[in-house]
Amino acid sequence: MLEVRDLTTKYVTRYKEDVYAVDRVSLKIEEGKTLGIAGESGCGKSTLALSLMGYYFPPLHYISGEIIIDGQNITGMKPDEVRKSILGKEIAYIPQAAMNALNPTRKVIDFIGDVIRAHEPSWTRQMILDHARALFERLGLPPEVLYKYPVELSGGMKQRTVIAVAVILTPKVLIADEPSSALDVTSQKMVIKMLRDMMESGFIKAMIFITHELPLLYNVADDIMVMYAGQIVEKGTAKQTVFDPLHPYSKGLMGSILVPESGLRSAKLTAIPGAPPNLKNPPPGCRFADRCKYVKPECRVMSVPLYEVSQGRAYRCILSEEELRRAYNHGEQGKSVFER
Ligand SMILES: Nc1ncnc2c1ncn2[C@@H]1O[C@H](COP(=O)(O)OP(=O)(O)OP(=O)(O)O)[C@@H](O)[C@H]1O
Repeated sequence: MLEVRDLTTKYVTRYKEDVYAVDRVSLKIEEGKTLGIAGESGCGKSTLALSLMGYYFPPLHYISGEIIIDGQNITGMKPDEVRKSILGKEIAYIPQAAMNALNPTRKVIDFIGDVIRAHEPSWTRQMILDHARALFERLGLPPEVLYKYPVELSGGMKQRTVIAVAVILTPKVLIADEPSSALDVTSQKMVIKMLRDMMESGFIKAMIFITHELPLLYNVADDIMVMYAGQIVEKGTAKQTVFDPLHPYSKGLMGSILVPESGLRSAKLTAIPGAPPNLKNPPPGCRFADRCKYVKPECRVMSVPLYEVSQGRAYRCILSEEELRRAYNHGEQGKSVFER
């Protein structure tokens, strides 16, 4: 449904500095699957989302790579063409904190009208209304919401409404960027249920779910990709990435959260010391080297490729699977992996 090959993009700041936020990222999502993207703040998750929609506006610039949505190669399409024929129809994006960005002086139906008219200028108000009502019904939202102002909606309902507006043109792929992070637990569950229902009913064909909340990702995603400093450092099934991480950063990330799953309950909570590198001038070798307990001199000089262990399972480290597993077992018996 979605394939991205070696995508590299950068920001150019107003001081003409390059920020390499997405570096040679490849991914593939089959129909019916949800890909989770995890990683700490600033690792490039949102930039990847923007980049893979092919919608480039300064300061974001395309450098290289290919984007194929449902067999259609959109690489090199002009932004206007992408906006008209791809965004909302083939792929839709729910940006972070979108629910707080709604214009408070307009009703929900007006937002929907804007989206539809951008693609179907000939639609009448009645046609828009009928379409919106039918969609709200299908998504389990009360149609009265269409006539409400954002301020009249609870946080959870506002976010579900934002999702409904994003999918009003029934896109094939949906990218949800931290869709439930700012919500209370009950609203969070309802938002997740709505996204899941859309996937299960085939309304959406594939989803990318971005969050730094790993336990949530484990429950939502089929596969998980871990990003660090603009690069993929690990990918695999949700189970592999959470329960058997290979890359030292993924291992640290999994160790720094509380997961109420058996087997992880007794694990020691750890933190990853240090900070990610500056993406204006990333180091030539492994980007995680400065924070890695297992760093070797060669890690700092040689660029480390993503090593494919098996179909769909890969990690970016010069240590072998056996070496890493041995190191982790040793670490867990004594000190936690990232304790210095
Ligand atoms: N408009 C911009 N101009 C220059 N650099 C930017 C711009 N937006 C983001 N960046 C930089 O690009 C890198 C990736 O940022 P991005 O927002 O994609 O990370 P993220 O993983 O989504 O973080 P968060 O979870 O906090 O949203 C960061 O180093 C960030 O500082």
